[in-house]
Amino acid sequence: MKSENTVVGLIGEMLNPVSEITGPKANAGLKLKSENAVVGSIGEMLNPVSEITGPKANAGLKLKSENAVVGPNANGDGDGVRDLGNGSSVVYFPRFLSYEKSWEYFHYLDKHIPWTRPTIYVFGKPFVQPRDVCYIASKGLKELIYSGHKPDAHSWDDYPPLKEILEEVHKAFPGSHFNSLLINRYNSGNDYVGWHADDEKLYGPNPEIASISFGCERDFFLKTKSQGEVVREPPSKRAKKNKVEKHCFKLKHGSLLLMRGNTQRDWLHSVPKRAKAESARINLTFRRVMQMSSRRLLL
Ligand SMILES: O=C(O)CCC(=O)C(=O)O
Ligand SMILES: [Fe+2]
Repeated sequence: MKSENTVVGLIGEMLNPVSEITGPKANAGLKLKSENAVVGSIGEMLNPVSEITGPKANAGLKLKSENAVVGPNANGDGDGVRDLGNGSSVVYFPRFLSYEKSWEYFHYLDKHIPWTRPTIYVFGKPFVQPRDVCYIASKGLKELIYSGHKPDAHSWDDYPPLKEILEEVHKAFPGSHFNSLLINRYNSGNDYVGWHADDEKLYGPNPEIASISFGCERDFFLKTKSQGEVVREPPSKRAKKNKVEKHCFKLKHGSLLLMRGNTQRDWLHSVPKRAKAESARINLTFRRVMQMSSRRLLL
């Protein structure tokens, strides 16, 4: 996770990514200070969370999937869009997949995914990622490299349930074309992902990230990037940069959360440690790697 001028820790901790993807400025200005946390090495800060804004979604947004348990009648529990302002928004469906099916997926993934807990390098220092991970990607995509680590890209074909879930996500968001997936397993409340934005260049300028959760409910926080972190626009255009805004979602078993618009440009997200989270959680983040031609983005 980094942007052209900012290094905020890819996928929670990955700074220092690799030239092709990240460009030469990746290591500039490494310690970023926000009002509540020092974002920087590793993005592993367990920042105090305050002034979390409550749910105010409920835009009655309908999903198009036949199999997914979604839509305005599925529950009254915050379905819909949360507008973050300035072109950023989050769509949340607490019950995207049924309870039973979600446990089936959980157990399948827990058992069959070739989990790794790689050592990455932050400021040249080795650091073990604080959760298990796995990367799935369509063939022929640009490689994902972060913090001196290049995850093996596994094939969708080896994990039919993942293709099934991908299909549900595509049905839910017509026109979406996710082609890669980062899977996280948080074995306990000690596992976490620090503040970061999924803003690598290979995802294009306004990446949409679809996140599905199974198992233990965990808090998912969003906060605005503070001064110095959002640098692509003149001060007059930045969203209230001096006031850190926060949002929280309790990501339920079977839920879907989509980040879209300017969310990766203007906001950071995290899943902090939680002493009370005793069981495991598996999270899927679907992404689209843009295929670049010499002159234009291939869609
Ligand atoms: O576990 C989650 O809900 C978020 C994971 C995440 O942000 C990531 O993989 O980039
Ligand atoms: Fe992320």
